[in-house]
Amino acid sequence: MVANKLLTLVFVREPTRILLGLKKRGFGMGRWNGFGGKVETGETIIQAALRELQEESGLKAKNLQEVGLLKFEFVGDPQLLEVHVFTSSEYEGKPTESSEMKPQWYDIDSIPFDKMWPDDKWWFPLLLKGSKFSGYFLFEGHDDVLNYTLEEVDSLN
Ligand SMILES: Nc1[nH]c(=O)nc2c1ncn2[C@H]1C[C@H](O)[C@@H](COP(=O)(O)OP(=O)(O)OP(=O)(O)O)O1
Ligand SMILES: [Mg+2]
Ligand SMILES: [Mg+2]
Repeated sequence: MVANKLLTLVFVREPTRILLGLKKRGFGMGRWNGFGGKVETGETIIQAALRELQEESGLKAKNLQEVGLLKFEFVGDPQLLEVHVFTSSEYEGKPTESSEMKPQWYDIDSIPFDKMWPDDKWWFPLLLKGSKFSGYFLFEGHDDVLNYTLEEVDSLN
């Protein structure tokens, strides 16, 4: 048994646009995504979500809501990634480039799915319409999804 690796992912959104960041280093480098990272020892998942958003974008989320739970398995790796996805429609601060992320607003009609993780095109529509969702994706390498499950849920617990 290998414990899941806990990660956070936060999307700041307004009625017609959403803030993405181009990841400049590390896991997922070169892809547009929300802001987030590893949950550290002694920290709750929500604390990690707030901290990672602030570190990577300069923003303070004011009404963080957990909207999704995504599990990722990679062929040949026993460790599952467990990504807790949040949105926040209210925030303080101005998006600021960090060593990890270059932030940019995207109109919700022009999300750059071809430059994002391949799973995003399946669950993003649920996030955008305000649903909660739960999914599992089996990857081979970082580009190919061999199979997946995805469902809308009433509650994440
Ligand atoms: N398949 C996938 N689809 C997706 O949309 N986001 C994914 C994903 N797999 C991982 N992520 C996200 C979760 C998390 O926000 C990020 C990975 O964490 P990071 O490498 O950014 O961790 P940290 O920000 O803690 O980095 P360090 O400070 O360098 O350790 O990528
Ligand atoms: Mg990160
Ligand atoms: Mg981190």
